[in-house]
Amino acid sequence: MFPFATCLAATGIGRHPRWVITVPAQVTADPTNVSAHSPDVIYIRLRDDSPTDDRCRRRSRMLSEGEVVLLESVAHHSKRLPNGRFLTMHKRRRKKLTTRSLSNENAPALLDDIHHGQVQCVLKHVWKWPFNAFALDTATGGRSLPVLCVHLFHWYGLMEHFKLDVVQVWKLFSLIEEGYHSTNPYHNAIHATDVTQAMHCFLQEDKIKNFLTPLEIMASLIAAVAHDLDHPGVNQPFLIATSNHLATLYENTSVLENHHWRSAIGCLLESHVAEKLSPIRQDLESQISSLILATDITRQPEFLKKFNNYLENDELDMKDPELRHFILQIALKCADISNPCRPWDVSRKWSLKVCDEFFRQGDYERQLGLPVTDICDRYNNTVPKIQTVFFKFMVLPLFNLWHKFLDTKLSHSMMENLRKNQQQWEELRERESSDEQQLIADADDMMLEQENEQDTPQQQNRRGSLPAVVLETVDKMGRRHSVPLNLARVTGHALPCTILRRESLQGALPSTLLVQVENRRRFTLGQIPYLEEEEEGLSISVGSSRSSGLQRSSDGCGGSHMDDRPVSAENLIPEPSIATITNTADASRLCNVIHGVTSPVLGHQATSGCSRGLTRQQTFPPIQPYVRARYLSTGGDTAAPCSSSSGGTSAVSTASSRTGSTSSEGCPSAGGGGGGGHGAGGNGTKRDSILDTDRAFKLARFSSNKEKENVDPAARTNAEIRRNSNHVNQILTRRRGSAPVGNGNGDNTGHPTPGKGQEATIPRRGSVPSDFSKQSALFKVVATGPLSTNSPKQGARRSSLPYDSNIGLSSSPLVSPSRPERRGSDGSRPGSRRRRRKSMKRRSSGGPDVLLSTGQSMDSFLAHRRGSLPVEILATSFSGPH
Ligand SMILES: Nc1ncnc2c1ncn2[C@@H]1O[C@@H]2COP(=O)(O)O[C@H]2[C@H]1O
Ligand SMILES: [Zn+2]
Repeated sequence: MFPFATCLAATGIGRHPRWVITVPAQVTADPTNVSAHSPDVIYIRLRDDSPTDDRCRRRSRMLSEGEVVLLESVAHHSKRLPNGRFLTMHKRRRKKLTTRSLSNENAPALLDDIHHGQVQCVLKHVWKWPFNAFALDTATGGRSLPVLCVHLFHWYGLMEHFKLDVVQVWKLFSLIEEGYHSTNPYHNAIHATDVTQAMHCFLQEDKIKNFLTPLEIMASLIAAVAHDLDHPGVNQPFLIATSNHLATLYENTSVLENHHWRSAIGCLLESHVAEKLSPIRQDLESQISSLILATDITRQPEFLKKFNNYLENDELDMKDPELRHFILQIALKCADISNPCRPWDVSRKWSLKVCDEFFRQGDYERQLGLPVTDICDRYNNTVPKIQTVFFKFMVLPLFNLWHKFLDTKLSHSMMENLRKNQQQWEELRERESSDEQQLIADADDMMLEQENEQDTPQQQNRRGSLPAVVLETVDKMGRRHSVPLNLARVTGHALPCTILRRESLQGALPSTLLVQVENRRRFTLGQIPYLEEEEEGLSISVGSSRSSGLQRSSDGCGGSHMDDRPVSAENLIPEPSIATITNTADASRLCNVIHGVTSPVLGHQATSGCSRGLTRQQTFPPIQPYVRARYLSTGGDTAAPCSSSSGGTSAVSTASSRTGSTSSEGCPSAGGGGGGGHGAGGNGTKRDSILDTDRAFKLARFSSNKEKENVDPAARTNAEIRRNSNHVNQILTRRRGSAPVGNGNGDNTGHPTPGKGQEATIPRRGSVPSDFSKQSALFKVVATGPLSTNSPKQGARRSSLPYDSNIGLSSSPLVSPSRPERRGSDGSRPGSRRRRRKSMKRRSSGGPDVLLSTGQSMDSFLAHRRGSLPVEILATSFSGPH
């Protein structure tokens, strides 16, 4: 038997490889029979003809036939194995993983191909809270997920208890790892590792551990590691807004979570671990699904309320399996948002990553002409703002209760970290806003000075003669002053605003001004610790001058660049994923299949026969050919749900052919979907090479969709006129449609729940499908909040209106008056004209800053809140402090 703890370190494979086992001198035991937990690690080095000593030769003769098959298999399939030099996560992930490359069924799989000392060292501390998933990921060469999970399965004795095959278990976690998108900044396998480790910590708590059954432990670990499986990097509202087939499939309810748990079951089946667990399989799947479904963050208020009731009535009897399960649900929810409770350096990194992902989504939305979700708008939001809101309204309420329940050293330490981290973000936020205010003030001074000097009649005339379209554009944009000042150098999106400023001033001034402001800003931001560190390709910051990969590729004016890029969801997502599928024909077919064999809610489907096919429905054929092969393999099953598919090449070809058909099916009536078959490759460059005809087709289709759904009916004619002449205007016009559906129903209660009959009368805005508002009452409540304070006219003009056009500036409690009154450069008090200008410039973005700057009540927040925050944030905000 090949020892589990074997470390394979190939240092290069020559033409005539020879197997050599090197054993530390002090090891006297039979090297082929070393325990997995033995500190004496055996290193097997695959070498070329370099000289070896006799002892090694003698050892090499001890290899059994099976071991030789294994090693030959590795030699055959691997050009170069990890050799101790750590690759970055992305590079490492793209490499063929040793375990997966073993195709010879007879060969014992290589179970532990990364067993370096560093890994051991990190795993040794895996029960401790100050865990750094990034460190484990580095140490394992990007394989933290299976390494951690296999370790935990051993540690909990699950392998022995359920008589599991270690090869299959390794395969299970490799499949899960592969199901995560390494291109997601946040929702990737490292997040899964992090959450699993947090869950492990919670399972160690006396109040929990003493009551758990092995089944519950296993369900908890699998649920934790698979809870975001195949996450597309965008949230549910995005999937709904883009009419993604998954949203249809799951009826806009816990869309992602449903997909995650079903994908997890798919991995259990594909790895054959499920077969080993047949007696308990139904129970296991049921627990996994219910645990993962609990991570739907929009359900947080429901869980908090229940948890609070249990705690207050002291009802949490852990001997009761139902209550135990509830605690496991809460534990997983806590684990999922536990990053704010990690030590600052780790926590901060997670914060940056999650915001990066939000901002990327905002970029997609912008490119698609969808309403930009507030929290995802890199021009209107900042990391500290997002963090302070998230900490306060999402993390604290949950962890307060969790701490109340546990009340242990662990919970104290988490709360302490949370408090400190929150303080850090608040300080950063304060610093950022005072810097920003100072900058704006200085910029205003400079502009006014220039204007005073040069405000001649000609100047006035120049301003007056600005082309109407520019003025209109700026007017529609409405939020120009909340755009970071350095935006002009980022993309073209803010250019209209900049153009106006330039137009209204003398030619030389704006560039001077912008340069000065930019320099100043850069300097100021340089002082902020979270911007100092080099993040791997991170492009988020307060008014970041860098943009996401997407934006990098669309340099220059975003509007005009739209000409060069196909405009459709599938072309905006960096990696093909479930979010790229918008083919409703396939969706309804899938829906039939799914609902034919599973219950719609928890989906505790019959776990026999069809479940394999059923699960495979959840991973769809990619629209584009550069999808990861693993997920291509599931495509063929769409048409044949009960057949078991084979992975590998044949699966790829099946999926590729399906891709083609999907593309052709994705005719205008399908409302999306196209894009397949445009060469191989996985990034924007490849995408840019799309055929012109296809691009034209897509643009046309997009335009027609937009006309149907995405444009304020009142603005449609104008949009049509401008579409061909000015894409910037086109984008802005679309942005106007960012109101949540139902915004204009005039319901002043703040709790509009339009019935089915009413729906037709509600002016449709935005691209949000009509069923969007149906599925989330919370969203509706918050989204329509502004109606309670705004006039009907404003109601029709959703909350992306600048704040100061909704309510009087002077009386606004939300406009921060903190900046001291400034004097002009001549020492005079600023005149009323100037004051007005400044106020207008310093509009609230309507984002979380509104919430945080005033300490206002939740009701007042909801009243003023615009509706574009993602549901998850709003849900908790709405639920208020518990
Ligand atoms: N530090 C954070 N800041 C803001 N949002 C977060 C943070 N951590 C987690 N989240 C959000 O909370 C969600 C919890 O479920 P998910 O992991 O699916 O997606 C997560 C993010 O959307
Ligand atoms: Zn998660």
